[in-house]
Amino acid sequence: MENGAPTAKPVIVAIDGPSGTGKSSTSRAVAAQLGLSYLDTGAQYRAITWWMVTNGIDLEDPTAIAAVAGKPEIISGTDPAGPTITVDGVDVAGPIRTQEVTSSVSAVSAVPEVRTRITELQRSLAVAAERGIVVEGRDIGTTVLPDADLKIFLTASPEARAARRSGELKGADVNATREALIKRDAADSSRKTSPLAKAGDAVEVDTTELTLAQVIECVVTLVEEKRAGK
Ligand SMILES: Nc1ncnc2c1ncn2[C@@H]1O[C@H](COP(=O)(O)OP(=O)(O)O)[C@@H](O)[C@H]1O
Ligand SMILES: Nc1ccn([C@@H]2O[C@H](COP(=O)(O)OP(=O)(O)O)[C@@H](O)[C@H]2O)c(=O)n1
Repeated sequence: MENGAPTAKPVIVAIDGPSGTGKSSTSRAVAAQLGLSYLDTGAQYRAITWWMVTNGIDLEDPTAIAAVAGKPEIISGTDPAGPTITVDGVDVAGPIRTQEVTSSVSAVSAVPEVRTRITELQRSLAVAAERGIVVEGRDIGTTVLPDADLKIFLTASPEARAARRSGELKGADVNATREALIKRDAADSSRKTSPLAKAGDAVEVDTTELTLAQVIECVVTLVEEKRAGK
């Protein structure tokens, strides 16, 4: 060890939960505050879905999806100050947020060959993060990084989640947003391979009545307690 200074062990934080619970905003802010890397795994599933849609793959045919799951090269930049995502060198940060991708992503992400591929990418990024990483998604604590130092499962009422989402999609109808969100949660929770689920050792945080700042503070405190060995 140089100068005898202790080197902090990289810390791995897994944040899971359904749509609109605050995973992305919380994870990014916590990573920035603690000097860690940040990975939005939903963006990776959206990116592979975008590629399937763009290349005219039949999304109702899991065999067709599986056959090409290894084709697109997906690269995630993990700096919380400016996370990036490219597919075959194309910046897809905008296109992966379209309604078309959002409504197709659950079908693509349910295909085991897609999950194996994306899970490998996620694990290699976690290992490469020198100071540690905050990884957010649906199956991080249960499947991708089961040995994470800290696992958080965020929840919130469907009403709060729909209000947050329709606030983002300016002018979107809250009821339609709520129905679409419940449908996607159900698909993500009921798939056979690595469904959306709370790990047995995850800390559950209900964010319905909390501000984003309160959630961030809560998670930062939990990470610091872990690091201090409490
Ligand atoms: N506790 C909170 N209170 C109010 N708004 C929130 C809260 N957490 C997140 N938001 C807002 O809700 C929206 C969805 O948050 P996001 O982090 O994208 O959720 P997720 O990644 O779980 O889908 C964003 O506009 C975000 O600013
Ligand atoms: N670890 C993950 C992350 C996302 N996903 C899939 O990717 C979709 C989009 O994830 P997201 O995090 O961008 O979703 P939102 O936060 O926009 O609701 C989810 O609905 C899941 O189908 C997954 O299967 N596993």
